[in-house]
Amino acid sequence: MIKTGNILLQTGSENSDDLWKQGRLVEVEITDLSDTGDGVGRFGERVVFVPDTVVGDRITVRLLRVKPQYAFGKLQEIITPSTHRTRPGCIVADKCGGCQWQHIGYEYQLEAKRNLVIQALERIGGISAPPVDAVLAGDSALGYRNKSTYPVCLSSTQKVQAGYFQKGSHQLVNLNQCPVQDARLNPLLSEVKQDIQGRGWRIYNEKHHRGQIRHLSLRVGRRTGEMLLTLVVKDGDLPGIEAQAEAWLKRYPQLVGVSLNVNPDRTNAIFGEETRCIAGKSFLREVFADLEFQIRPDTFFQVNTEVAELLLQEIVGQLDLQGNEVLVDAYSGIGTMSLPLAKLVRQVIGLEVQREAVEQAAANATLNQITNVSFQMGEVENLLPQLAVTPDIVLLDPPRKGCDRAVLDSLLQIQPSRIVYVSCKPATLARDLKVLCADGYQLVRVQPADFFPQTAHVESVAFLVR
Ligand SMILES: C[S@@+](CC[C@H](N)C(=O)[O-])C[C@H]1O[C@@H](n2cnc3c(N)ncnc32)[C@H](O)[C@@H]1O
Repeated sequence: MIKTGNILLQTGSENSDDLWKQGRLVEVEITDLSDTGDGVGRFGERVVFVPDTVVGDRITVRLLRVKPQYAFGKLQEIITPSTHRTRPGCIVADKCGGCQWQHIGYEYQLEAKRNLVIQALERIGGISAPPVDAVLAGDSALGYRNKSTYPVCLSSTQKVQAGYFQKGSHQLVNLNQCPVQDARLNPLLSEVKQDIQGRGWRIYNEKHHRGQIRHLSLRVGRRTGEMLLTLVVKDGDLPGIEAQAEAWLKRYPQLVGVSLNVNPDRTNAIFGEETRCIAGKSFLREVFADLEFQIRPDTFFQVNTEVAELLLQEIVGQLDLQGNEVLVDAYSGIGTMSLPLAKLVRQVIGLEVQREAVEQAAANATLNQITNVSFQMGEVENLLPQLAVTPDIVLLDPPRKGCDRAVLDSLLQIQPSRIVYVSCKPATLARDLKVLCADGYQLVRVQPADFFPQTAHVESVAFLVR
C-alpha cells in the first residue's frame, strides 16, 4: 500500500481478490486506448478502462463496474500526466459526452486511431501485419462538423436546454457553442433555444413520452454557407411554428430552410420518417468534389466535408480507373461517392434503402448532368444478387454495423475483381474483411481518415483485389 496526497491506494503488485472491488482506489499506468476511447491500464493480470486518460498517464482510479477480469473506473487523480495530454479546446470537455479525446494532443490522436484500426484487423480480422497507412487528416481538428443534432431538455429551473448527454448518462450538458461544429451554426444553437422558451413550446420528456420538442438539428454547407434548421417533434403540433420559422429565415440570411421532423415513437432513433418543410427550402446546396449537391435535413451526408473529399481522392488514386468499368456503389446515400466516380467510369449503379436519399441522389445526378448513373431503392442484401450486370468494382459504405452476411455471400458469388470498403467502425470492417479474405480476396491497403477529430471514431477505406 502507498500514499499519494491523502489517498491510500493499492498497486497491482499487491493484487489480490480483496482489492478488486467496487469503490476501491487503485493506481495504474495507462498503456493503451480502447475502441470506445477509454484509457486502458493493467492491475496485475486484470484490465481497467478509464475515460479521460491517455497512454503515459499514471493515475489513481476508483473502480466502478467490477468484473472478474476487468473493470470500468473513474479517474480520481493524475499522479504523472502523459506527454500526450493537451488543454481541451472546449470548456465542458470533462463533462460532455460528445467528444472523448479533447484532452489528447492531435498528433497522438492520429497515431492512436491508426493503432485502433491495426488492432481490430489483427484481433478480429485475423490479419497479421495489416497494411494500414498513416491517418489522413484535414486542416482543422476543430470547427469541422457540418451537422450537429442535439437533444432538447428542460433544466430543473424549467429553462430550455440543448447539448449532448454527459458521458454514460442521460443528463444533458447545455451548450451555447460547440467547438467541433462549424462556428456559423453557434448563433443558431443559442438563440433558437431562447425562441423555443419564449413560444412556450413543450419540451419532450423521454421518461413519460410527453411534450413536443425532442431534438434540434443544424446543418451547414461548408462551401456555400447555406444552413438548415430542423426541429424533431413528437407529433408536429407547434402553435405558431410558421411565423417563427419565417422570423428565423429573416434573422439569419444564410438559413435557407426550416423543417419539422416528426418522430412519434418511444425510441433512441433521432429522426422519424416524416419531414415537413415549414419555411424556405427543403434542402441546402453544397459543393463536393467539384459537383453541386442538394442535401436534405434527414438524409446522410458525411459530417466532415473536407476529409470525406480527401478520402474520395484516395479511392480515385488507388483505383486507377480506365473509363470502361462498371461500378456498384452499395449504400449510396445521396450519391456523394457515386456521382464523382461516374465521371471516371462507364456506369455506376447506386443501391440505397432510404427513399428520400434515392430521390435526392437522382436529383443530384440531374443537377450535375450525369447520365451514366442510376439508383435502385432497397436493401443491398436483396438488390446485389439481382443485378442485371456484373460489376468490375463494388464500393461498400455500410452503417456502423457493417455488411449483412448475405451481402458478403453475394459478393463472393459475383466476384468483382475489386472491392472498396469504406467503414466507420474498425471492428465490423475487420469482421467482414475476414469473410472476404478467407474466400479469394486479398487486402491490398487500408487508409484510415480522421472524419471525427477529438473523438475516438475513425473512418477507413480498405482496398481488396480478387
Ligand atoms: C454510411 S452511409 C453512406 C452513404 C454514402 N455512401 C455517402 O458517402 O454519403 C450509409 C447509407 O446506407 C444506407 N443503408 C443502411 N442500411 C442499408 C441497407 N441494408 N441497404 C441499403 N442501404 C442501406 C443508409 O440509408 C445510408 O444512406
